[in-house]
Amino acid sequence: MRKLPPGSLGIPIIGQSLGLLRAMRANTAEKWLEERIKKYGPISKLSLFGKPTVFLHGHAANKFIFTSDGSAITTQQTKSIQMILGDRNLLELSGDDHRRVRNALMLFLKPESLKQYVGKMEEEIRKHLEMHWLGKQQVTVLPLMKVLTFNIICSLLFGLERGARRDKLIDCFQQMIEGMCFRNEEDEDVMTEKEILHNVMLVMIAGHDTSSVLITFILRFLANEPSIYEAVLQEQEEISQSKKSGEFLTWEDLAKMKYTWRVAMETLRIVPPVFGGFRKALKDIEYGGYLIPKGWQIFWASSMTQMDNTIYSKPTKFDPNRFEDQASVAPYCFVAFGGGTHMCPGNEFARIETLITIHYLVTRFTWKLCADNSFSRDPMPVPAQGLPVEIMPKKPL
Ligand code: HEM
Repeated sequence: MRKLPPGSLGIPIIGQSLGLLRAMRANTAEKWLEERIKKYGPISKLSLFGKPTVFLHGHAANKFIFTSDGSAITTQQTKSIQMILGDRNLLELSGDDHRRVRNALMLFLKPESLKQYVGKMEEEIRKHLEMHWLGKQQVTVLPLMKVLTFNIICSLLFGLERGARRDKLIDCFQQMIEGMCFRNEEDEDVMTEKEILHNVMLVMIAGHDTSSVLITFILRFLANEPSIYEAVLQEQEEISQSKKSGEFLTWEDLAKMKYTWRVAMETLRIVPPVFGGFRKALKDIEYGGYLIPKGWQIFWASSMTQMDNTIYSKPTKFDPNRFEDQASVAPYCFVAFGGGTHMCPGNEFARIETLITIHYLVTRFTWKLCADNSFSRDPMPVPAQGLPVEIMPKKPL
Protein backbone atom coordinates (compact mmCIF):
# COMPACT_ATOMS: atom_id res chain seq x y z
CA MET A 1 0.00 0.00 0.00
CA ARG A 2 1.58 3.29 -1.12
CA LYS A 3 1.68 5.97 1.54
CA LEU A 4 1.30 9.72 1.42
CA PRO A 5 4.47 11.79 1.96
CA PRO A 6 5.20 12.90 5.54
CA GLY A 7 4.06 16.33 6.77
CA SER A 8 0.78 17.90 7.76
CA LEU A 9 -1.90 19.55 5.61
CA GLY A 10 -2.38 22.16 8.35
CA ILE A 11 -5.64 23.91 9.00
CA PRO A 12 -8.27 23.70 6.21
CA ILE A 13 -7.89 26.11 3.25
CA ILE A 14 -5.12 28.20 4.83
CA GLY A 15 -2.71 25.33 5.50
CA GLN A 16 0.86 26.63 5.37
CA SER A 17 0.23 29.45 2.83
CA LEU A 18 0.58 32.27 5.35
CA GLY A 19 3.77 30.77 6.78
CA LEU A 20 5.36 30.55 3.32
CA LEU A 21 4.17 34.02 2.25
CA ARG A 22 5.43 35.54 5.49
CA ALA A 23 8.78 33.81 5.02
CA MET A 24 9.01 35.11 1.43
CA ARG A 25 8.38 38.68 2.59
CA ALA A 26 11.09 38.29 5.24
CA ASN A 27 13.43 36.62 2.72
CA THR A 28 13.56 33.49 4.84
CA ALA A 29 11.63 31.22 2.45
CA GLU A 30 14.72 29.11 1.74
CA LYS A 31 15.19 28.62 5.47
CA TRP A 32 11.50 27.81 5.85
CA LEU A 33 11.76 25.10 3.18
CA GLU A 34 15.11 23.90 4.51
CA GLU A 35 13.47 23.24 7.88
CA ARG A 36 10.79 21.19 6.14
CA ILE A 37 13.45 19.19 4.33
CA LYS A 38 15.34 18.58 7.59
CA LYS A 39 12.16 17.47 9.31
CA TYR A 40 10.47 15.42 6.56
CA GLY A 41 13.08 14.82 3.83
CA PRO A 42 12.94 15.92 0.16
CA ILE A 43 9.30 14.86 -0.35
CA SER A 44 6.65 16.23 1.98
CA LYS A 45 3.03 17.17 1.98
CA LEU A 46 1.52 20.51 2.97
CA SER A 47 -1.33 22.71 1.92
CA LEU A 48 -0.71 25.81 -0.21
CA PHE A 49 -3.21 28.33 -1.55
CA GLY A 50 -6.20 26.15 -0.76
CA LYS A 51 -4.86 22.93 -2.27
CA PRO A 52 -3.21 19.79 -0.92
CA THR A 53 0.35 19.94 -2.18
CA VAL A 54 3.49 17.81 -2.38
CA PHE A 55 6.75 19.76 -2.16
CA LEU A 56 9.59 18.07 -4.08
CA HIS A 57 13.21 19.06 -3.58
CA GLY A 58 16.41 18.28 -5.49
CA HIS A 59 17.66 17.97 -9.04
CA ALA A 60 16.22 14.45 -9.45
CA ALA A 61 12.82 15.87 -8.47
CA ASN A 62 13.29 18.75 -10.95
CA LYS A 63 14.00 16.22 -13.69
CA PHE A 64 10.93 14.19 -12.69
CA ILE A 65 8.69 17.29 -12.81
CA PHE A 66 10.10 18.86 -15.98
CA THR A 67 10.28 15.68 -18.06
CA SER A 68 7.13 13.97 -16.89
CA ASP A 69 4.85 13.22 -19.81
CA GLY A 70 1.77 15.43 -20.01
CA SER A 71 -0.57 12.58 -19.10
CA ALA A 72 0.78 12.41 -15.51
CA ILE A 73 1.70 16.00 -14.59
CA THR A 74 0.38 19.22 -16.03
CA THR A 75 1.10 22.86 -15.30
CA GLN A 76 -1.21 24.71 -13.01
CA GLN A 77 -0.91 28.26 -11.77
CA THR A 78 -2.48 29.73 -8.68
CA LYS A 79 -6.01 31.12 -9.09
CA SER A 80 -4.74 34.72 -8.93
CA ILE A 81 -2.26 34.23 -11.80
CA GLN A 82 -4.97 32.47 -13.82
CA MET A 83 -7.27 35.44 -13.28
CA ILE A 84 -4.66 37.94 -14.45
CA LEU A 85 -3.35 36.02 -17.45
CA GLY A 86 -6.41 34.05 -18.50
CA ASP A 87 -6.85 30.31 -18.89
CA ARG A 88 -5.37 29.97 -22.41
CA ASN A 89 -1.88 31.30 -21.66
CA LEU A 90 1.07 28.95 -22.26
CA LEU A 91 1.57 28.25 -18.57
CA GLU A 92 -1.93 26.73 -18.44
CA LEU A 93 -1.67 24.67 -21.62
CA SER A 94 -0.26 21.20 -22.15
CA GLY A 95 0.19 18.61 -24.90
CA ASP A 96 -0.73 19.56 -28.48
CA ASP A 97 -2.34 22.86 -27.45
CA HIS A 98 0.85 23.92 -25.68
CA ARG A 99 3.07 22.88 -28.61
CA ARG A 100 0.90 24.79 -31.12
CA VAL A 101 0.86 28.06 -29.15
CA ARG A 102 4.52 27.81 -28.11
CA ASN A 103 5.65 27.25 -31.73
CA ALA A 104 3.82 30.43 -32.73
CA LEU A 105 5.52 32.41 -29.95
CA MET A 106 8.94 31.01 -30.83
CA LEU A 107 8.72 32.68 -34.25
CA PHE A 108 9.22 35.92 -32.34
CA LEU A 109 11.66 34.63 -29.70
CA LYS A 110 13.99 32.39 -31.75
CA PRO A 111 17.64 33.53 -32.15
CA GLU A 112 17.24 34.41 -35.87
CA SER A 113 14.48 36.86 -34.91
CA LEU A 114 16.29 38.09 -31.82
CA LYS A 115 19.29 39.11 -33.93
CA GLN A 116 17.05 41.75 -35.48
CA TYR A 117 16.15 43.28 -32.11
CA VAL A 118 19.66 44.08 -30.86
CA GLY A 119 19.66 47.61 -32.33
CA LYS A 120 16.11 48.31 -31.24
CA MET A 121 16.84 47.26 -27.66
CA GLU A 122 19.98 49.36 -27.66
CA GLU A 123 18.03 52.42 -28.80
CA GLU A 124 15.57 51.90 -25.96
CA ILE A 125 18.40 51.51 -23.43
CA ARG A 126 20.23 54.65 -24.59
CA LYS A 127 16.97 56.62 -24.55
CA HIS A 128 16.22 55.34 -21.06
CA LEU A 129 19.63 56.28 -19.67
CA GLU A 130 19.42 59.74 -21.24
CA MET A 131 16.00 60.34 -19.70
CA HIS A 132 16.36 58.71 -16.28
CA TRP A 133 20.06 58.49 -15.39
CA LEU A 134 21.98 61.35 -17.01
CA GLY A 135 22.18 64.43 -14.81
CA LYS A 136 20.97 62.55 -11.71
CA GLN A 137 22.99 62.03 -8.55
CA GLN A 138 20.81 59.27 -7.16
CA VAL A 139 18.41 56.81 -8.80
CA THR A 140 16.35 53.87 -7.54
CA VAL A 141 17.27 50.94 -9.73
CA LEU A 142 14.38 48.44 -9.54
CA PRO A 143 11.52 50.75 -10.58
CA LEU A 144 13.69 52.20 -13.35
CA MET A 145 14.62 48.74 -14.65
CA LYS A 146 10.93 47.85 -14.67
CA VAL A 147 10.27 50.91 -16.83
CA LEU A 148 13.15 49.99 -19.13
CA THR A 149 12.28 46.31 -19.62
CA PHE A 150 8.61 47.18 -20.07
CA ASN A 151 9.50 49.75 -22.71
CA ILE A 152 11.71 47.22 -24.48
CA ILE A 153 9.02 44.56 -24.65
CA CYS A 154 6.35 47.11 -25.67
CA SER A 155 8.56 48.66 -28.26
CA LEU A 156 9.36 45.27 -29.78
CA LEU A 157 5.81 44.03 -29.66
CA PHE A 158 3.94 47.19 -30.60
CA GLY A 159 5.89 50.41 -30.90
CA LEU A 160 7.68 50.18 -34.18
CA GLU A 161 8.85 53.51 -35.49
CA ARG A 162 9.35 54.30 -39.14
CA GLY A 163 12.62 53.44 -40.86
CA ALA A 164 14.68 50.56 -42.21
CA ARG A 165 14.95 48.94 -38.79
CA ARG A 166 11.18 48.96 -38.41
CA ASP A 167 10.78 47.26 -41.76
CA LYS A 168 13.06 44.46 -40.62
CA LEU A 169 11.37 44.15 -37.24
CA ILE A 170 7.94 44.28 -38.69
CA ASP A 171 8.75 41.16 -40.69
CA CYS A 172 9.54 39.26 -37.48
CA PHE A 173 6.51 40.56 -35.68
CA GLN A 174 4.38 39.81 -38.69
CA GLN A 175 5.75 36.28 -38.63
CA MET A 176 4.68 35.90 -35.02
CA ILE A 177 1.21 37.26 -35.69
CA GLU A 178 0.96 35.11 -38.81
CA GLY A 179 2.09 32.15 -36.73
CA MET A 180 -0.61 32.97 -34.24
CA CYS A 181 -3.26 33.61 -36.89
CA PHE A 182 -2.07 30.79 -39.14
CA ARG A 183 -4.77 28.50 -40.56
CA ASN A 184 -4.24 24.73 -40.69
CA GLU A 185 -5.09 22.33 -43.55
CA GLU A 186 -8.70 22.23 -42.40
CA ASP A 187 -8.74 26.05 -42.74
CA GLU A 188 -9.07 26.53 -38.98
CA ASP A 189 -7.18 29.21 -37.04
CA VAL A 190 -4.08 27.79 -35.30
CA MET A 191 -4.68 30.14 -32.37
CA THR A 192 -7.96 31.52 -31.18
CA GLU A 193 -8.36 35.24 -30.49
CA LYS A 194 -8.47 34.42 -26.77
CA GLU A 195 -5.16 32.55 -27.00
CA ILE A 196 -3.52 35.46 -28.81
CA LEU A 197 -4.73 37.89 -26.14
CA HIS A 198 -3.76 35.69 -23.16
CA ASN A 199 -0.30 35.00 -24.57
CA VAL A 200 0.49 38.60 -25.47
CA MET A 201 -0.42 39.36 -21.83
CA LEU A 202 1.87 36.57 -20.65
CA VAL A 203 4.81 37.80 -22.73
CA MET A 204 4.25 41.38 -21.54
CA ILE A 205 4.33 40.32 -17.88
CA ALA A 206 6.82 37.41 -18.01
CA GLY A 207 9.00 39.42 -20.36
CA HIS A 208 9.66 42.44 -18.18
CA ASP A 209 9.23 41.71 -14.48
CA THR A 210 11.83 38.94 -14.37
CA SER A 211 14.57 40.67 -16.40
CA SER A 212 14.24 43.88 -14.39
CA VAL A 213 14.91 41.93 -11.20
CA LEU A 214 17.92 40.23 -12.77
CA ILE A 215 19.53 43.50 -13.94
CA THR A 216 18.85 45.16 -10.57
CA PHE A 217 20.54 42.39 -8.60
CA ILE A 218 23.51 42.29 -10.99
CA LEU A 219 24.08 45.95 -10.13
CA ARG A 220 23.85 45.15 -6.44
CA PHE A 221 26.35 42.27 -6.67
CA LEU A 222 28.76 44.33 -8.81
CA ALA A 223 28.73 47.11 -6.21
CA ASN A 224 29.62 44.58 -3.50
CA GLU A 225 32.29 42.67 -5.46
CA PRO A 226 34.99 45.07 -6.75
CA SER A 227 37.15 42.42 -8.45
CA ILE A 228 34.16 40.98 -10.32
CA TYR A 229 33.09 44.50 -11.28
CA GLU A 230 36.60 45.16 -12.67
CA ALA A 231 36.49 41.98 -14.79
CA VAL A 232 33.07 42.92 -16.23
CA LEU A 233 34.26 46.47 -16.89
CA GLN A 234 37.35 45.23 -18.70
CA GLU A 235 35.30 42.90 -20.93
CA GLN A 236 32.84 45.67 -21.78
CA GLU A 237 35.54 48.35 -22.30
CA GLU A 238 37.32 46.11 -24.82
CA ILE A 239 34.09 45.83 -26.80
CA SER A 240 33.43 49.55 -26.47
CA GLN A 241 36.94 50.44 -27.69
CA SER A 242 36.53 48.24 -30.77
CA LYS A 243 33.58 50.41 -31.91
CA LYS A 244 33.35 53.85 -33.48
CA SER A 245 31.56 56.51 -31.46
CA GLY A 246 27.79 55.94 -31.67
CA GLU A 247 28.13 52.59 -33.46
CA PHE A 248 25.59 49.97 -32.42
CA LEU A 249 26.46 46.69 -30.72
CA THR A 250 26.18 43.60 -32.88
CA TRP A 251 25.18 39.99 -32.27
CA GLU A 252 28.92 39.13 -32.40
CA ASP A 253 29.67 41.71 -29.67
CA LEU A 254 27.08 40.04 -27.46
CA ALA A 255 28.74 36.66 -28.03
CA LYS A 256 31.97 38.16 -26.61
CA MET A 257 30.27 39.13 -23.32
CA LYS A 258 30.95 35.72 -21.81
CA TYR A 259 32.12 36.81 -18.36
CA THR A 260 29.25 39.28 -18.01
CA TRP A 261 26.76 36.48 -18.74
CA ARG A 262 28.45 34.29 -16.11
CA VAL A 263 27.84 37.11 -13.63
CA ALA A 264 24.20 37.13 -14.71
CA MET A 265 23.92 33.35 -14.27
CA GLU A 266 25.46 33.52 -10.81
CA THR A 267 22.96 36.27 -9.96
CA LEU A 268 20.13 34.06 -11.24
CA ARG A 269 21.48 31.16 -9.17
CA ILE A 270 21.53 33.07 -5.89
CA VAL A 271 18.50 35.32 -6.46
CA PRO A 272 16.26 33.56 -9.00
CA PRO A 273 13.44 35.95 -9.99
CA VAL A 274 11.04 32.98 -10.13
CA PHE A 275 11.21 31.26 -6.75
CA GLY A 276 9.53 28.09 -8.04
CA GLY A 277 6.34 26.88 -9.61
CA PHE A 278 3.32 24.66 -9.45
CA ARG A 279 2.14 21.60 -11.33
CA LYS A 280 -0.86 19.31 -10.90
CA ALA A 281 -0.99 15.48 -10.77
CA LEU A 282 -3.43 14.25 -13.44
CA LYS A 283 -3.43 10.75 -11.98
CA ASP A 284 -2.08 8.93 -8.92
CA ILE A 285 1.70 9.07 -9.23
CA GLU A 286 4.35 7.18 -7.31
CA TYR A 287 7.55 9.08 -6.62
CA GLY A 288 10.36 8.23 -4.20
CA GLY A 289 8.24 5.56 -2.53
CA TYR A 290 5.31 7.89 -1.88
CA LEU A 291 1.94 8.48 -3.45
CA ILE A 292 1.09 11.85 -5.03
CA PRO A 293 -2.69 11.56 -5.33
CA LYS A 294 -4.55 12.60 -8.49
CA GLY A 295 -5.58 16.27 -8.36
CA TRP A 296 -2.89 17.31 -5.84
CA GLN A 297 -0.64 20.25 -6.48
CA ILE A 298 3.14 19.74 -6.90
CA PHE A 299 5.49 22.54 -5.80
CA TRP A 300 9.12 22.95 -6.94
CA ALA A 301 11.55 25.64 -5.77
CA SER A 302 14.51 26.72 -7.90
CA SER A 303 16.23 28.51 -5.03
CA MET A 304 16.49 25.32 -3.01
CA THR A 305 18.31 23.37 -5.73
CA GLN A 306 20.56 26.29 -6.61
CA MET A 307 21.65 26.82 -3.00
CA ASP A 308 22.23 23.10 -2.35
CA ASN A 309 25.81 22.62 -1.09
CA THR A 310 25.98 19.09 -2.53
CA ILE A 311 25.61 20.67 -5.99
CA TYR A 312 27.35 24.06 -5.61
CA SER A 313 30.24 24.30 -3.16
CA LYS A 314 30.01 27.32 -0.82
CA PRO A 315 26.60 28.19 -2.31
CA THR A 316 26.33 31.60 -0.63
CA LYS A 317 29.59 32.79 -2.23
CA PHE A 318 29.09 34.91 -5.37
CA ASP A 319 31.41 33.19 -7.83
CA PRO A 320 30.66 33.63 -11.57
CA ASN A 321 33.52 31.24 -12.45
CA ARG A 322 31.28 28.33 -11.49
CA PHE A 323 29.76 28.81 -14.94
CA GLU A 324 33.07 28.98 -16.83
CA ASP A 325 32.45 25.52 -18.19
CA GLN A 326 28.71 25.41 -18.58
CA ALA A 327 28.80 21.76 -19.58
CA SER A 328 30.02 20.96 -16.07
CA VAL A 329 26.73 22.14 -14.56
CA ALA A 330 24.72 18.94 -14.22
CA PRO A 331 21.25 18.88 -15.79
CA TYR A 332 18.37 20.22 -13.66
CA CYS A 333 20.77 21.88 -11.19
CA PHE A 334 20.43 25.38 -12.69
CA VAL A 335 16.69 25.89 -13.07
CA ALA A 336 16.23 29.67 -12.94
CA PHE A 337 14.57 29.39 -16.36
CA GLY A 338 12.71 26.20 -15.42
CA GLY A 339 13.12 23.11 -17.58
CA GLY A 340 11.44 20.70 -19.99
CA THR A 341 8.59 21.67 -22.27
CA HIS A 342 7.67 24.78 -20.27
CA MET A 343 11.24 26.06 -19.95
CA CYS A 344 11.35 29.81 -20.40
CA PRO A 345 11.26 30.60 -24.15
CA GLY A 346 12.37 34.17 -23.35
CA ASN A 347 15.79 33.24 -21.92
CA GLU A 348 17.72 34.46 -24.97
CA PHE A 349 15.65 37.64 -25.07
CA ALA A 350 16.48 38.20 -21.39
CA ARG A 351 20.17 37.51 -22.09
CA ILE A 352 20.34 40.13 -24.83
CA GLU A 353 18.58 42.93 -22.95
CA THR A 354 20.59 42.20 -19.80
CA LEU A 355 23.95 42.24 -21.61
CA ILE A 356 23.24 45.46 -23.50
CA THR A 357 22.00 47.21 -20.35
CA ILE A 358 25.03 46.12 -18.31
CA HIS A 359 27.32 47.19 -21.19
CA TYR A 360 25.98 50.74 -21.00
CA LEU A 361 25.82 50.91 -17.23
CA VAL A 362 29.40 49.81 -16.55
CA THR A 363 30.98 51.78 -19.39
CA ARG A 364 29.03 55.03 -18.76
CA PHE A 365 28.45 55.15 -14.98
CA THR A 366 29.86 54.16 -11.62
CA TRP A 367 27.51 53.60 -8.71
CA LYS A 368 27.50 53.22 -4.94
CA LEU A 369 24.77 51.50 -2.91
CA CYS A 370 22.72 53.74 -0.63
CA ALA A 371 20.79 51.01 1.23
CA ASP A 372 21.62 47.74 2.98
CA ASN A 373 21.83 44.41 1.15
CA SER A 374 18.59 42.93 2.45
CA PHE A 375 15.72 41.97 0.17
CA SER A 376 12.27 40.46 0.40
CA ARG A 377 10.11 38.43 -2.00
CA ASP A 378 6.79 39.74 -3.20
CA PRO A 379 6.86 37.09 -4.82
CA MET A 380 9.71 38.45 -6.97
CA PRO A 381 12.82 39.57 -5.09
CA VAL A 382 12.71 43.26 -4.10
CA PRO A 383 15.94 44.79 -2.73
CA ALA A 384 15.75 47.16 0.26
CA GLN A 385 14.06 50.41 -0.83
CA GLY A 386 14.20 49.26 -4.48
CA LEU A 387 18.02 49.64 -4.54
CA PRO A 388 18.79 53.36 -4.37
CA VAL A 389 22.27 54.11 -5.76
CA GLU A 390 24.42 57.21 -5.99
CA ILE A 391 25.63 57.51 -9.59
CA MET A 392 28.55 59.26 -11.26
CA PRO A 393 28.74 59.59 -15.08
CA LYS A 394 32.02 58.42 -16.72
CA LYS A 395 31.59 59.41 -20.35
CA PRO A 396 28.79 60.53 -22.67
CA LEU A 397 26.29 57.99 -23.97
C1 HEM B 1 15.67 36.76 -16.24
C2 HEM B 1 14.59 36.65 -16.95
C3 HEM B 1 13.61 35.49 -16.90
C4 HEM B 1 13.48 34.48 -15.98
C5 HEM B 1 14.33 34.20 -14.74
C6 HEM B 1 12.36 33.65 -16.42
C7 HEM B 1 11.93 32.50 -15.77
C8 HEM B 1 10.94 31.66 -16.25
C9 HEM B 1 10.58 30.39 -15.65
C10 HEM B 1 11.21 29.78 -14.39
C11 HEM B 1 9.60 29.84 -16.42
C12 HEM B 1 8.96 28.47 -16.23
C13 HEM B 1 7.80 28.46 -15.28
C14 HEM B 1 7.29 27.04 -15.01
O1 HEM B 1 7.79 26.06 -15.55
O2 HEM B 1 6.36 26.95 -14.19
C15 HEM B 1 9.30 30.80 -17.49
C16 HEM B 1 8.32 30.62 -18.45
C17 HEM B 1 8.03 31.56 -19.42
N1 HEM B 1 8.71 32.73 -19.70
FE1 HEM B 1 10.32 33.42 -18.72
N2 HEM B 1 11.83 34.21 -17.57
C18 HEM B 1 12.57 35.32 -17.90
C19 HEM B 1 12.38 36.16 -18.99
C20 HEM B 1 11.40 36.02 -19.94
C21 HEM B 1 11.23 36.87 -21.10
C22 HEM B 1 12.15 38.05 -21.45
C23 HEM B 1 10.12 36.40 -21.78
C24 HEM B 1 9.50 36.92 -23.06
C25 HEM B 1 9.99 37.85 -23.83
C26 HEM B 1 9.61 35.26 -21.05
C27 HEM B 1 8.49 34.52 -21.40
C28 HEM B 1 8.10 33.35 -20.77
C29 HEM B 1 6.97 32.55 -21.22
C30 HEM B 1 6.05 32.87 -22.40
C31 HEM B 1 6.91 31.42 -20.36
C32 HEM B 1 5.91 30.26 -20.42
C33 HEM B 1 6.51 29.11 -21.23
C34 HEM B 1 5.65 27.87 -21.30
O3 HEM B 1 4.81 27.65 -20.42
O4 HEM B 1 5.85 27.11 -22.26
N3 HEM B 1 10.41 35.06 -19.95
N4 HEM B 1 10.14 31.89 -17.37
